[in-house]
Amino acid sequence: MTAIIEVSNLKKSYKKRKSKEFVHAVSDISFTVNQGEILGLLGPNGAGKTTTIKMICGLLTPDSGTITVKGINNQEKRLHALRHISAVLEGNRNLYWRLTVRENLEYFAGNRGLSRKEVSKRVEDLLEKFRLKDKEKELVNRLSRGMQQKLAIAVAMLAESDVILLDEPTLGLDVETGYEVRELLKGIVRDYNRTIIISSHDMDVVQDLCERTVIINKGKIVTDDKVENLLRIFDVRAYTITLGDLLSDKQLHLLKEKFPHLEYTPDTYQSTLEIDLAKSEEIYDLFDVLKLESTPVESIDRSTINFEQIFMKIVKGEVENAMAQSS
Ligand SMILES: Nc1ncnc2c1ncn2[C@@H]1O[C@H](COP(=O)(O)OP(=O)(O)OP(=O)(O)O)[C@@H](O)[C@H]1O
Repeated sequence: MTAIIEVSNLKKSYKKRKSKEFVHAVSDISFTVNQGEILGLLGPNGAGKTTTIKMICGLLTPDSGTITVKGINNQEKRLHALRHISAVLEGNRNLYWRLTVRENLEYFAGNRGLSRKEVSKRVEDLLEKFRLKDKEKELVNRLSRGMQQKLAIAVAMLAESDVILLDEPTLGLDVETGYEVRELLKGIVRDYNRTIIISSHDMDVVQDLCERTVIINKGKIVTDDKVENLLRIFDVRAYTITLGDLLSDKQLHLLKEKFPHLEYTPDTYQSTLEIDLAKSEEIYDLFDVLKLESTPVESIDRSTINFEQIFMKIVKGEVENAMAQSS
């Protein structure tokens, strides 16, 4: 695996308005992005994702730390490094709103110093691939959000840069267009060996697209792992236990002491306990507490967990040592 981007000990603070205080938006972040992967950069609102993305694409200067793109330091050789990156940022789609779809593509292709023949070929290919042919004469400001997004990604493709940064690529798109954009992105990586970094709040999109995720919270990395690994680790740990009776206050207290993140849904006939076990042997601790009042266990299931639930657990800090325990 070849690292195409290396982010080391990145820090960035903003001065608060009308105050001497600072917001530490990014506090000490290091990660790598490998050639040909789709990496999800995730985190709750205000975690520091946009700040990180803007530093990678050279729109913000870090307070300290380094970013290299293909081994080139993006502060020392800015233009050289940035030639390998295209970004489609939310609310700033880098398109000319008063030009048509075709004119935008021709303009950006022409900017690359290509011959007329090459420009025409590239534009035709992209119109076809991005299914924008029947909209080629439409002005950008008349296009739907989904069409604009597709065009912005097509324009990013024109630059032929190795890395494409996408901030919320499917936000506000209908299901069909969202699916289309996802398939296009997979195709870009598969057919052109490009590398994509995505920031998104849509965990279904992340689960579908990203091989690996870097999760940031409060300016720090809390997880850097493959989506597949996270799904496996958490699937093994998540259990749903159905009880034939209610728990007593004492039992609940004891269980909460041992499993602070336990979720209890009381019901006279079928109460449920949802619990993450760090080790499967911990189930015996649970049984000991149930035995105190002879609470009948009706079933034990390993719950299926989706990526959204995993993300929430990681961000809420429910999973300290999860990675250590899994390895
Ligand atoms: N220009 C700015 N001036 C002051 N503070 C800022 C500025 N930009 C961002 N911040 C603060 O820095 C922190 C990180 O913001 P950032 O936009 O990077 O987070 P984010 O993870 O992209 O959030 P979101 O998902 O809401 O877009 C937040 O506390 C935010 O309020």
